[in-house]
Amino acid sequence: MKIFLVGGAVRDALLGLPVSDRDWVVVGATPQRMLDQGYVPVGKDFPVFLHPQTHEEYALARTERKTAPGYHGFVFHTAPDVTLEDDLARRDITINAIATSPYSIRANGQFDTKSTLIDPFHGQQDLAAKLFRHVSPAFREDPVRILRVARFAARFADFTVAPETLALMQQMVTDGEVDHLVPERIWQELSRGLMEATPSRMFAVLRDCGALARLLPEVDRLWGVPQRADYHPEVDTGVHLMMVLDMAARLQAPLAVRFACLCHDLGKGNTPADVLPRHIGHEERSARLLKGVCERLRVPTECRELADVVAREHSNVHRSTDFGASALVRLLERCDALRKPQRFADMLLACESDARGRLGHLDSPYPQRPRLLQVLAVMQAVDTKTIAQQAMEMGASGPKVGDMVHQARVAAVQATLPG
Ligand SMILES: Nc1ccn([C@@H]2O[C@H](COP(=O)(O)OP(=O)(O)OP(=O)(O)O)[C@@H](O)[C@H]2O)c(=O)n1
Ligand SMILES: [Mg+2]
Repeated sequence: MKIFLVGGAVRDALLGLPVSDRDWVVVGATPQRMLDQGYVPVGKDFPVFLHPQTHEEYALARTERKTAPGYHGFVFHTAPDVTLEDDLARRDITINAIATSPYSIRANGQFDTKSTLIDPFHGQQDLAAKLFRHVSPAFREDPVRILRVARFAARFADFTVAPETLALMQQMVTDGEVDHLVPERIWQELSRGLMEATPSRMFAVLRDCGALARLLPEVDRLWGVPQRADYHPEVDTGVHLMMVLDMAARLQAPLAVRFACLCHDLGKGNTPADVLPRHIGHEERSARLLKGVCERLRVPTECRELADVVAREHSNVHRSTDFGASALVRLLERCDALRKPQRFADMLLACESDARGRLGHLDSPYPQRPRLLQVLAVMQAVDTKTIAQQAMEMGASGPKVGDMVHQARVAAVQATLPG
């Protein structure tokens, strides 16, 4: 039985990047031998085990045969006679199909020697040429790989998809392969890609192969939709969206913010033609389309709720520079900022990404963010308890009490505004 390091750890070490998780492949073993040595099986039918001490993943060398479209239709063939080369041949892309002996990587991630690399599909050449190239026709067996290639493009932004791999991905999309993916797998890859340094690259690849139109038609539709050049020098809504996502990444925004950015302008995709390039009421339409996306992909609640408030209120946040005290307080009340201050802060980060994700504005200031945080602090400092108590002593009813609290907040904010 022989053990090799494979996949991301080898790739990242060759790129001089820190190695985080390590995947291992085991050749010449049986499930029983793994169990005998104390390895813990991951699933019932999956030939993957966890090391008893390190808990790293050890997969038996395997070949896969597809039985049905989509992610579920797998059977594994794993046997002691499956070679390392057999196993590497069924992996996704060449830069992920390089193996090495476990002793060739030092603790600091550097290679001792390159002579121990096993690279039958020339992954090192593709690393040097910065190419994502599929290893073999077996790429087809798992349509999630289309999303993986797109996600790797978001991480390694200077890499491109090899023409023959793009053609294969296009063919898979045409054959309906991405239509059978389960929502959890789509969301897992999309959310990871959103968290990479250049999320726009993921969408560029998905668009190029036609997968975006199948997975997120609401987003795909935004290319070719014009916006007012005075607000949006880049004009095209799809181009704007990509700039917003990369700005969110530059601002190191968390996932919920990046997802909110992705969905904030969906409503511009169905603006009536006679209204263009203006987008009156797109905020409401974005919120409605967002609901459909979230149900389809089973987007987690935190992401969904932030995206909803950002879709509805981003234009108001941009305009808030012209707001008086009353309009400011109403904006923050609509955003539920007092009860959800962190979500409100996240919302402002999404709005800043939106404002600066425009041609010529990448380094523009966004004073709305600090100002509205300041307004929130002023509102938080209002002693609502005492006001409510006094109101009730005066015999005021529920709605009237709420009104007096609101008025006290407006007065407090008013006092901080320049004369
Ligand atoms: N659909 C998939 C998933 C994984 N793999 C193979 O399994 C390895 C490990 O998978 P994973 O940990 O998901 O990806 P990494 O390449 O290690 O990337 P990351 O840095 O994101 O962990 C990959 O390198 C690839 O060889 C594959 O061929 N097809
Ligand atoms: Mg990995």
